[in-house]
Amino acid sequence: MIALYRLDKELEKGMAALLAQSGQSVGYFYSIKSILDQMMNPFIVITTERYCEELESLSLPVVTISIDISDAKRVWEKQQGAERSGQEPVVVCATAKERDWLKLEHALDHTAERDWQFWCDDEIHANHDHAHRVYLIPAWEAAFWSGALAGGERYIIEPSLAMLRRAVQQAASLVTYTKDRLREKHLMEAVVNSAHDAVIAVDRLGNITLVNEHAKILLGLTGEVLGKPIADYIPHSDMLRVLKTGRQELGDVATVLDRSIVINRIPVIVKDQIVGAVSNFKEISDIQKMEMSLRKKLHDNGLEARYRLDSIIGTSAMLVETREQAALFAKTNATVLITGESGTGKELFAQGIHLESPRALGPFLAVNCAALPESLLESELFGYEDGAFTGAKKGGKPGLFELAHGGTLFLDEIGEMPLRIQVLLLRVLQERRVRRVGGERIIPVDVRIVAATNRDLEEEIEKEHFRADLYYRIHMLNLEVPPLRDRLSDIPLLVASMIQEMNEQHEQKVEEVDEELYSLFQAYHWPGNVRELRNVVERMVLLAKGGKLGISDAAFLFAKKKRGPVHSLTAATADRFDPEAKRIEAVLRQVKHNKTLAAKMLGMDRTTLWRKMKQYQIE
Ligand SMILES: Nc1ncnc2c1ncn2[C@@H]1O[C@H](COP(=O)(O)OP(=O)(O)OP(=O)(O)O)[C@@H](O)[C@H]1O
Repeated sequence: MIALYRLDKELEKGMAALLAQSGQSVGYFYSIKSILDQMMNPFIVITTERYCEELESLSLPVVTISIDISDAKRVWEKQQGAERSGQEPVVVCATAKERDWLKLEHALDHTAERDWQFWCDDEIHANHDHAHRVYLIPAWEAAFWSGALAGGERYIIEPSLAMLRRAVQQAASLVTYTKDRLREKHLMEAVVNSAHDAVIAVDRLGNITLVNEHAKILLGLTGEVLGKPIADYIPHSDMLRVLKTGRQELGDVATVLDRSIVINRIPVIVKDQIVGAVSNFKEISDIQKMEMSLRKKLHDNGLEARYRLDSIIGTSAMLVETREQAALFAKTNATVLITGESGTGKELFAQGIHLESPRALGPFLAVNCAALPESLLESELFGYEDGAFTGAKKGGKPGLFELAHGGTLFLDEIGEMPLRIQVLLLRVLQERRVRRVGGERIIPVDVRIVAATNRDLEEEIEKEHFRADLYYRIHMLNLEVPPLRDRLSDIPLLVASMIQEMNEQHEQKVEEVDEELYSLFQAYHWPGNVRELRNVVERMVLLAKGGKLGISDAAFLFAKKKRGPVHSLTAATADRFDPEAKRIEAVLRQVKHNKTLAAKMLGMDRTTLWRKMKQYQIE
């Protein structure tokens, strides 16, 4: 809107007509209050020189209507012929500024008569002799001076059409300019508000020029803060120092409203002048969360911990005890060494410990130390810098220690780790920092190590395959996962859950299990532990007929056994489920394998016992 402010009626009418013609919307205002009540954006004011000053406090764009010297000359020359009085005129000006400006225009005009006077309020009031003087008065000032200049000869300077047009044009281009600025401002606000960082900016005097919602929340700012001194809200604000020094301050840490935040302060310098400063800041907890998710994403082979301790199946006393111990270990930050035969579920326990620990929200990464050649394992664990070796990825690559920062790194099959890497690992565990391969930087890491092995590490130390110092470092908490043959009572639950999983995976419908199958399974010694059981169940589900698993479906298990080494008392063949076989086994166990005694108790001679043991594959 273009606001006409305190114009005299004639001038107001003329301006309104011209503005309407140029398609501008017009409003009429006679007090600052009415402007404040109705101000909108854009808002351009047209007024005369006298009222300019009172609008200054509103910081609005103002177009001023003022006479120019040629308007005055035109009036004077028109009067001169008829009424020449021998006196030079006094041009009445609204303000000292207008007076000085007109004086200058007059001085620059070589054709002008020299003795013209230019008076504003001061001169007019200081001079009491108004009679016999000739006054040239702008039309819109005439009413104002009607009393004070009584006695003098007065000629009115009418505004020229060119001057009015100029004012309209100026106001119209200010409307366009303001609209463009507004658009930019809205865009800027949208950008700044969409930033994840809190942003606040000040001008060179330390007044707030921009602030986003994030910053308002973090700093606890309410109400309109734009234009207000930052020191009103943040006493001793460091932004004021940046305005003085012109030096940026990055990564400063401070506590604001009980929150730890990281702050960057940057001076805004235009043509070597400090014109303001911008500060962006963030809660440290946000940075940590982002860092964690970034580290997770960066690791393309990332492994999410899925198994909670309570989802590890089993109700046997041994498993329950192992689970409880794992839960206890999880609460500490110490390195845990999980031992146990292959396939017992060591990795599940590692995941469970992570998820039960205070690091549960952090990453869980795993590496199998036996699966990678030495140099690859080294760069996988510690990362490498750009150009560390031929084929190294540009920009380098963070290692698992960096990626697992704030979380857990599972080192599976640690017993297979080459001795040289063991030295490096020990150093990381002691110093809690890593140096990438080919790099100089020392990177602090906060990683909990859970290691696993199915080897007897003490034996490995004796054979000098494993470092004793590393062993003592990782052995602080030892979780022994029992083999399946020591917790045979877990088999029915495990089988039920595996059948369900395999049914879904292979779109099968196995719903029943022959009780005898459980007895068969419980008689087997499971050298491959739960992994082997899983494979057996999977194969049976795939080949199942009629939705039921029976003892005959497990025939392949015995066939397989015949090829492999046979485990002592529990060697499995279909025959072994013959009641006689069971009886022989039980007696042999009872007499601690004294075959003469066993034969006696069974009522057969030693040769028959020997033959039957062979038949039933009993050792
Ligand atoms: N208690 C359990 N409940 C459910 N599934 C289990 C359980 N224990 C082991 N498994 C399953 O058995 C398989 C082997 O487990 P895992 O890989 O954790 O064993 P491991 O001891 O780490 O073996 P390795 O020493 O060979 O690395 C996995 O498929 C796992 O899901």
